[in-house]
Amino acid sequence: MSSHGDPIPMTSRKGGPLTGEAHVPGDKSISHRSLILGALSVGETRITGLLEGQDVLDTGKAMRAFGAEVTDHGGGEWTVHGVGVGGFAEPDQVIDCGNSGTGVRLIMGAMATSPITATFTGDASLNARPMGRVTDPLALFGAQAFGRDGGRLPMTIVGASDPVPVRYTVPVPSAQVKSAVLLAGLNAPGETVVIEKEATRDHTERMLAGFGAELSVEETEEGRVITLNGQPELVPQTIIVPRDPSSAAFPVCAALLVEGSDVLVPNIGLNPTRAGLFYTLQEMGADLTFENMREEGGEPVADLRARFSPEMEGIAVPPERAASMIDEYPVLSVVAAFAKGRTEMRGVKELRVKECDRIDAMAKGLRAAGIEVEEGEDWWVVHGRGHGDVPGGVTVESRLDHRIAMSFLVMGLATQSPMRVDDGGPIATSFPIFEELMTGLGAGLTRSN
Ligand SMILES: O=C(O)C1=C[C@@H](OP(=O)(O)O)[C@@H](O)[C@H](O)C1
Ligand SMILES: C=C(OP(=O)(O)O)C(=O)O
Repeated sequence: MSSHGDPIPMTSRKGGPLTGEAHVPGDKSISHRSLILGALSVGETRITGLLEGQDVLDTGKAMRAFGAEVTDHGGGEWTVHGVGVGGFAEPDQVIDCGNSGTGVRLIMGAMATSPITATFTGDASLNARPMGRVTDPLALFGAQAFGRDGGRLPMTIVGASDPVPVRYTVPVPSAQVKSAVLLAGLNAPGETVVIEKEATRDHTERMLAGFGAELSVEETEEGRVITLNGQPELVPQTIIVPRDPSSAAFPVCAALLVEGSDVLVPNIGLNPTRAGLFYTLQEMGADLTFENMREEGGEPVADLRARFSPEMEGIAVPPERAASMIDEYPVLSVVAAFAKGRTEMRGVKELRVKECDRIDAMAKGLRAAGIEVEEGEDWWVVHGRGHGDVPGGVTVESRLDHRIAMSFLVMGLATQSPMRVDDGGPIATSFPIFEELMTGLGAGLTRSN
């Protein structure tokens, strides 16, 4: 069931080629951070191209509850009048972050070093996800957490009234944990140091520097060492949010799988901490090219061109690439089903604690659709059957997980029989125009009550 309304069953089926341009929405990670850092600045931040998915809208609502003025001017233009570092007010309502792990974890970090108390909740998916990974480091600053069932939402955070800076090595590869600690460090005096053994998406570091924080990043034998000087005055920014590579993954993969397709996905950020899927697809033999490579706002950007690729082969995805494509494994496993041979995905334990257990959800659906899948705690292998030979013809559960829903809908565009998902509602959390965009390319996607 979708927590945002009645379930929306959806069906996808084989049809003609996908052609044209796919203008995907703004980056989800950068959209959350734009609102939060805007709220922590003094003055007006202007944002163009904000993702208006439910996850980000919930973060905007939360920033209002903490005292910032967040205004939607229409067409992806937003402004945030911030209250400054340490300026958050105590909310007089429960903060509902909906389906968003990024939203709740970053906001907990941002409020944990102010002398205020806030209670957080979410939908059934978010309330089942682990929060101890964030509250453990926040306790070192002096914040207290009172959660359900050993660290789940609903949870109350009592912010530290006299925060101390911390030095923290992130125990799991997680940009959300790293970001929560850095955001908490903003209102602690002195230097907060965060060490990550594996590099994860670096938007928080880049954006904090852009907003005027004093921050350094050093590559050492211990890993990436990020040092932040506390209590800066953040300076409001004008932000143009780049388009989301994680959303681009869906039209790109669909074009590779559907006979005769040729799709251009313009203006996609290829930050190396995000672009792992595209290199993996190229290694599998996909006809995927980066056109018009350029730099925008200090980040590499390209137009992605994806064409039907019937001869792809399975590969062993390098585990050290996992963080740079963590949200893309579900749709990669779909591509792998249509490639020849084994696609091995290792070092991906984090997939088990996303909106659902993504290895379990994909493995069950793929098996039902005629694909052999092996799995262990932190790995899985998909045995591809090659183009034209994937049966499909089943209904799968999307488990309140947008990426599971979109992945199986992409799959159904190339299976012998249609694929149906029980609820496409969660897609609106990250890619509200998915249905319109895909049908605009020619995809056979319908709501199927
Ligand atoms: O920091 C972020 O914006 C995100 C980090 C990742 O989560 P983890 O930090 O849990 O790996 C990713 O899965 C999520 O979609 C967005
Ligand atoms: C894991 C995801 O998001 P979040 O953790 O923010 O819920 C995702 O978008 O795939």
